[in-house]
Amino acid sequence: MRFDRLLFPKGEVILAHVLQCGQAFRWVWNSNKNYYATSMLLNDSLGYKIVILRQKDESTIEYSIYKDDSDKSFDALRTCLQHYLRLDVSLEKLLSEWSAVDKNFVNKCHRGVRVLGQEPWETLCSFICSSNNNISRITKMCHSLCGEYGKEIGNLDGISYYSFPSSNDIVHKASEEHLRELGFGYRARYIIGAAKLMHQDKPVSMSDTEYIKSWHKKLSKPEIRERFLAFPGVGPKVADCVCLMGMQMDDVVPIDVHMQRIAERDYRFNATANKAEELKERYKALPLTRKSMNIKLELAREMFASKWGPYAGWAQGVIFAQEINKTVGATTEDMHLVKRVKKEEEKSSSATLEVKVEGIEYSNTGRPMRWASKKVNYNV
Ligand SMILES: Nc1nc2[nH]c(O)nc2c(=O)[nH]1
Repeated sequence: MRFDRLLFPKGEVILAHVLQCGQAFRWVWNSNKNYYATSMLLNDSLGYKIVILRQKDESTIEYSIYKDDSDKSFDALRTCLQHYLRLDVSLEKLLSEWSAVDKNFVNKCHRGVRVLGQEPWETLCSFICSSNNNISRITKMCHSLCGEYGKEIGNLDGISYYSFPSSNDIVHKASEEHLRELGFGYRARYIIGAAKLMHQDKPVSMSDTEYIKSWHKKLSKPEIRERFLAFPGVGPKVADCVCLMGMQMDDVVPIDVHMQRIAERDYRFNATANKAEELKERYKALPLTRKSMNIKLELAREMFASKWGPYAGWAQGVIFAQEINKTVGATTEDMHLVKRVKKEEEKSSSATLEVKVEGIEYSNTGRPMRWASKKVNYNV
């Protein structure tokens, strides 16, 4: 099997950190063979392939394609990975810039966590699933979407890999009832609604991702955010995650109750109510933004954005990854949706799910230290 190498400055990418920090939900870790695999769309002519990644050392990743050793596919994958891992951005440089203005970044180890450049349609669906949820269950939902409505790409080491379903696939193959049977709960309605809206808005000649990316040409950043807010199941936090990870809007800082807690605890941030009118005035032309806005969270968002600058979303990613390390399987709460969904959550029965978490543990320098295997209980 052919493996090519991606080289980068030491510590820029640590797969165990970046693929398991609640941004991407379809990577499968093979603990026996020490690799990550997923299906990835290389380009329109090559389609989806099973892609394998393994970390060789702190400055090298090896990549391969299942059952395809052609130069054409390897060239396409290299281009995809450079974009996916955003290798154009120097994390080291950003960390030193943030350290200069923010003592929370000083003398701390934040290696290898970067914002991924993901497909916007997949990011939108994944983060609709993420509301009020934990990483393990979001992962399960994303795999279910692919397994039920995507196309099978192949089977590697006993695991089948599928394409991520398009809005067309979901509209024609899925139903709210079936999604509920698969464990999506109230999110079933949102996924169906989002697929319908996308399918109806998008020109037939364009893929979901091409269509969403085309917004960059005609809309401002706040208008793009407003477009995402029109999808069912999307509040400000989810919209911001999609803008950041699916649209490369690097300055966008997703805020939820966890980030709000960090703002108060580590930044002594205290929102002042008298800014409410000013914010409402600013978003006059963006009715969904205005309606869904939580003033306290919006002010925290602004505080972080002005402190961290043009890559503020990346700084949030580092802080967020650290926070979920403290609480494995953190939930995402989108305040806008919480009240609406609480009632439905109450209706569904509660149970405890035991999940075995496996992976390499990394030392402070990013070196793989030992195998980790622990059982974690989630309340579901
Ligand atoms: N970098 C971030 N990743 C996330 N995952 C998730 O569910 N929420 C976030 C987030 O706010 N930032």
